[in-house]
Amino acid sequence: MNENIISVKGINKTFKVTSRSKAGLASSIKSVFKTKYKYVEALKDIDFEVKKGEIRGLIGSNGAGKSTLIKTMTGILYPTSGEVNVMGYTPWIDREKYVKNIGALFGQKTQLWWDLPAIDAFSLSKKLYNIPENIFKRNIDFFIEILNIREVVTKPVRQLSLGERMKCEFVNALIHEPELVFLDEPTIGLDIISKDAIRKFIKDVNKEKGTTFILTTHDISDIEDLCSNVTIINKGEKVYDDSFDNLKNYYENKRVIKAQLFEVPDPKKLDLFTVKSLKDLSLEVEVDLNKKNLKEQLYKVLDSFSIHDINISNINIEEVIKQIYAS
Ligand SMILES: Nc1ncnc2c1ncn2[C@@H]1O[C@H](COP(=O)(O)OP(=O)(O)OP(=O)(O)O)[C@@H](O)[C@H]1O
Repeated sequence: MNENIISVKGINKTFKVTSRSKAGLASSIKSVFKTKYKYVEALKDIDFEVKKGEIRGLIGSNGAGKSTLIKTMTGILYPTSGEVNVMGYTPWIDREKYVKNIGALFGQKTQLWWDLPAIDAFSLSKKLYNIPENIFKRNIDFFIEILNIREVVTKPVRQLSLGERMKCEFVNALIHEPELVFLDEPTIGLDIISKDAIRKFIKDVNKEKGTTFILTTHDISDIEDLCSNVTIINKGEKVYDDSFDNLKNYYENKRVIKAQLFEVPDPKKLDLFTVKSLKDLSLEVEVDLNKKNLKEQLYKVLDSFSIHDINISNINIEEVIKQIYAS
């Protein structure tokens, strides 16, 4: 019970890339004769475990290494060192057998045929994956029903809205009933109604079929809605790997006192507080409710500085994640 479906141990991935010190034609010509290289460490000693039936969030800023990690787990790339075991397979070695057991959806790319209706692409997948007729029909009916796309699947893909196309992309990625599905930014560019529909769909499939999902996104509300556990990567390193609730606890007990000052504050007075920022006479003081009393801190701020405006706010989750990225 609750066994790991993914077990990644100590993987590193280093890319060798050409490096040019200067821009311009002369530098381009020079680089043809004398190529210089540099190394980009995209993943540094990453351990990553996912249990069967989880919906795991994988987040990080641009260039953090998320896609590189997904690519090693789907077998598109192999790591420089370390081990990857997904459902008993080493993805880049057992690729042919392995890919039949996974699904992948990349929000920025389409897997469908632009001029054909999506239903034709599903039929092609049926042949590709040798899906028996009865299972194919059952799955198509199930997906069409819960995504409400009976008419949508018969129109050429180029005529579909982004939200309608994404729903079809999901069907295509799941039609062969993979145990594990990688979703790379599945809600990118969608309006809130389509986002909700897609999130509900992921939850339904996870519940009904026990499918495991790995989800990368820049939209934290996707994570909040879907994932009990979240892994954060920053500059190739894993910096957080725990429950979303623990991440929430961190910010739920913090408040920020924002004060607009009349004059530059005395540095000695600033030392009395946990100052988050001070810019253009705008001061932000963080209060940890587990350690300090908010009312006392508020009076102390009012006493210490000359203030013409003040308010108290919560720290939002984006802010916490930004702090983790920056640390
Ligand atoms: N094929 C490649 N060759 C060289 N460098 C690469 C290659 N793929 C990724 N990188 C580098 O590895 C680092 C991690 O990139 P990756 O695409 O994994 O980040 P990411 O977290 O998915 O970012 P984003 O959110 O912007 O998609 C970056 O510095 C990137 O430039």
